[in-house]
Amino acid sequence: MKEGWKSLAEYINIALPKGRLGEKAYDIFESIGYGCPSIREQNRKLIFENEENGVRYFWVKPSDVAVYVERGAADVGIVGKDILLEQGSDVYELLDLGIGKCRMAVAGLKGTRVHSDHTLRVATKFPNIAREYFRGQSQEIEIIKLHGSIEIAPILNMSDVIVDIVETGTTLKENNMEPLEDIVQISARLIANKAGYKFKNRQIREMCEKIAALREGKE
Ligand SMILES: Nc1ncnc2c1ncn2[C@@H]1O[C@H](COP(=O)(O)OP(=O)(O)OP(=O)(O)O)[C@@H](O)[C@H]1O
Ligand SMILES: O=P(O)(O)OC[C@H]1O[C@H](OP(=O)(O)OP(=O)(O)O)[C@H](O)[C@@H]1O
Repeated sequence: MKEGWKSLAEYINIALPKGRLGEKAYDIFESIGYGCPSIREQNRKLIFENEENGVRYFWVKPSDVAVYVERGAADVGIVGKDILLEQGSDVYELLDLGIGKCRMAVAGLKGTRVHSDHTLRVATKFPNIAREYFRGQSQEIEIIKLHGSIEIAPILNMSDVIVDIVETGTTLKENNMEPLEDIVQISARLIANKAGYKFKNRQIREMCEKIAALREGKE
């Protein structure tokens, strides 16, 4: 093996979320020396590796990142806190990366009252977060599970409110809705498989330290 090149067992396997977080997530790894130039090519490949840097990247759906990491198919991954809360993933949360910042909120058509004696119909992609929140408020709810375009539900009177991500508030505003109650602040996290963190402790800690230093340099 060439000097400095890694054996397969030493590879760090990284699950990256496709979509809005993906590029920013990869940029972080590239900035700290874990680049894999072929990943920038526009193609349909899902696995990229750089033998020299000892890294292998997988592009997966954002909501699947924690599954790959929990099962050890990936050693580390980048995932929104919303997904971790919703899935209750059994992984180590190593760093808040300060990207993908938004909040989880209850929202509805302007003037909607959240609390009443009636069962509140809640449309959401995040049933566990919604249930937990309204349990804490002693508000009876019925969950309507959707996978996107959640804001439509109250407009069509299919739900009374939604529980969804709000960033700029534009989607709510343009659909005549408003945030009613904030539930939790969200940002992207670096997570690690629990066993992998033990076996590849030196490499993963080194990676964390470099990311933390990068973040400090930017603040
Ligand atoms: N409008 C937003 N602004 C900032 N961050 C967001 C926003 N929407 C989602 N996020 C964050 O980015 C992560 C990925 O969101 P994205 O929209 O790319 O995936 P998705 O389509 O929800 O995922 P999936 O296809 O797996 O359901 C979310 O888990 C959340 O943490
Ligand atoms: O406050 P804003 O800046 O408008 O962002 C919030 C919107 O972003 C997300 O939707 P996404 O674009 O992921 O589409 P989706 O409907 O498929 O979830 C989220 O579900 C909101 O609809």
